[in-house]
Amino acid sequence: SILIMQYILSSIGAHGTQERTLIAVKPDGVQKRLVGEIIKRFEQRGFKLVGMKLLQASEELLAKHYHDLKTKSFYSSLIDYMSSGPVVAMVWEGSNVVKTSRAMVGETNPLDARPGTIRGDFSVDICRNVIHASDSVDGAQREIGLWFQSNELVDWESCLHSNTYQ
Ligand SMILES: Nc1ncnc2c1ncn2[C@@H]1O[C@H](COP(=O)(O)OP(=O)(O)OP(=O)(O)O)[C@@H](O)[C@H]1O
Ligand SMILES: Nc1nc2c(ncn2[C@@H]2O[C@H](COP(=O)(O)OP(=O)(O)O)[C@@H](O)[C@H]2O)c(=O)[nH]1
Ligand SMILES: [Mg+2]
Repeated sequence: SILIMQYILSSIGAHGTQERTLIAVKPDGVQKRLVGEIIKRFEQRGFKLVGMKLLQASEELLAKHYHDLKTKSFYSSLIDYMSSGPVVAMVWEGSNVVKTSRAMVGETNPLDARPGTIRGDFSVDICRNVIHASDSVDGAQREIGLWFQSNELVDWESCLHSNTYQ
């Protein structure tokens, strides 16, 4: 019955039921030319890209984004790091995309991140850990609202109109 439900929802094009997450390639990831590799991993996993831009993040945006870390000792170095160069911000959509992308990204400290994860394959330093991924569905909604205007997000459907690519 879950399958029937999914079929009905997909056939009426119920985009609102699909989870979305904010992924950002951090300045070190852009420097290391990892943007294509990261996009490739999310595409191959079957997620759908619905928003993307390259930008130099303002301190104001980063302060909102990392609001929860304001009292941490590393906060100012984190803001310096995140504003040290351009970031590629993306919104990816799909079933369980928030949790799955955290698994694809790996542990915060790259030394704890398993090989096969993005951090585990491309970083060794927690201060240069390549990528950001929202850590909850609510957090993702908040972060997407900070980084994107709603008219920058594109709803599109594969022409086969099925779960072929999911
Ligand atoms: N102990 C630390 N020393 C230095 N930098 C850290 C440390 N902990 C976290 N950071 C930096 O701050 C970021 C935010 O920490 P957080 O705990 O939110 O990790 P995360 O959720 O894995 O990362 P992100 O929010 O960027 O996806 C980390 O990605 C990392 O760049
Ligand atoms: N220097 C430093 N940076 C940290 C530390 N913890 C987190 N960060 C950075 O802050 C980012 C955001 O932290 P958090 O949201 O907790 O982890 P994430 O979601 O895995 O990125 C991390 O990705 C790191 O870049 C820390 O202990 N020291
Ligand atoms: Mg985090």
